Amino acid sequence: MAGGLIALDEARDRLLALADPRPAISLPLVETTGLTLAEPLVSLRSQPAADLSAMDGYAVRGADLPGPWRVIGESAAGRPFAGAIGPGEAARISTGATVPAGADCVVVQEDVARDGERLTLTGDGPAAPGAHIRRAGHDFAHGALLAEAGAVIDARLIALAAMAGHGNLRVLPRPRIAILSTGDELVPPGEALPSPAHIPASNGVMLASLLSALPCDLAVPPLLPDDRATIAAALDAHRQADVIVTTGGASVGDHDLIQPALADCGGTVDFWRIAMRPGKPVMVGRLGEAIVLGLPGNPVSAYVTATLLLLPLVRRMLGYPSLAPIISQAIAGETFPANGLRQDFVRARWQDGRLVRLGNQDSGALLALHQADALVVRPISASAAEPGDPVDYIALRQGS
Ligand SMILES: Nc1nc2c(c(=O)[nH]1)N[C@H]1C(S)=C(S)[C@@H](COP(=O)(O)OP(=O)(O)OC[C@H]3O[C@@H](n4cnc5c(N)ncnc54)[C@H](O)[C@@H]3O)O[C@H]1N2
Ligand code: MOO
Repeated sequence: MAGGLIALDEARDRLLALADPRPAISLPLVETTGLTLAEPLVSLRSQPAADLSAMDGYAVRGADLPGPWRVIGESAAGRPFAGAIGPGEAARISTGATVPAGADCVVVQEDVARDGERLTLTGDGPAAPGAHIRRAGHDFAHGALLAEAGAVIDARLIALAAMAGHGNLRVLPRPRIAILSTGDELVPPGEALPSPAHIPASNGVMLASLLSALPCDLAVPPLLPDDRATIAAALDAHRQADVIVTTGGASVGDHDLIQPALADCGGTVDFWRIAMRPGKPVMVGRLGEAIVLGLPGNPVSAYVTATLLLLPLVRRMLGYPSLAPIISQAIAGETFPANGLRQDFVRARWQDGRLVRLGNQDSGALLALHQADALVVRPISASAAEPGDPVDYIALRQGS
């Protein structure tokens, strides 16, 4: 605890501990990208199931080199040659076609000349018996363990599963996430603002964009007014979600209604207020099975807390191995002042390979947030970091 606030690490641990294991489901391969395997992936077949040619050419017996041969048939992909290759015989063969019985190597077509049934060697021919043949089971055998439970499914794993005989995979389901934005001042992005007291609602689209990097099902109902009963009804309507994220109304003002509304519909608060800047008024609670994550309304606070808390929570629900953002080290390019009792996430940019602060550190300043390459992480009660000192940071841009 620091000044009645809980430390971010503890807050994240408590939040992640609320994520109960969810039952696995079976989904068609094309719907599994980004999900994780709920059970080990075991091969239902050997690949390939027979010796196949790796080249277009002729299947022959190595003992018969350097030819000539008599072409007695063809083996095409999916349509194997029914007979066997005897001494002095060859079969036309295409890439991916089954090597006929009796043959033990393939001569590529660039190395031979064909005149009717007669085939003669014009080039080097195969280097050795077995040349240009993919042996049965050379990729994987029937019953082989191909991937462990928990593996994150990507295009490569989907291809492997398909080749191993699977049409569906057992996975942890996509988390269902509801995003509720509250505030009388809010107007949907792009719509006319009735007065200077109104602002475009940026948090909902920001959160949807952040979450689009992960497989989840989003529900984004219309903007909610600062009305306790309306907010309670909206929370209640989404109690089937895995996570209900709210923005705004998390603080102490007369119109900060998330906690009272949550209580009205039978929810409970697990903790409120974290020793971090921006993002202090974060609230975490439950509504039935749903986890309720109340983020501050200030747009930068909402972004930083979503990055540090919401994304790790969704990653935990998905069964990902790594949860928290990666903290790296860089060199300070200017003085970062001594810090107080809240862990500080300073918007910073690269300058000559070092990190410097952006001028506008207000928790509503979206231009400075856009310009930031990194969040410099300043620990609670840290003394000043002088130019040349190491500082921790979280990269906000790819490659930075
Ligand atoms: N007396 C105190 N006042 C405040 C405290 C405090 O401890 N004592 N904490 C401050 C801090 S820190 C923050 S952060 C904010 C958080 O307030 P709320 O979560 O209650 O958010 P609102 O008051 O509803 O809004 C804050 C700010 O953000 C704008 N906003 C809200 N929603 C959106 C949205 N969807 N898109 C864009 N912008 C949004 C809103 O208009 C306000 O300007 O409280 C401080 N106050
Ligand atoms: O700590 Mo509040 O999150 O902006 O400024």
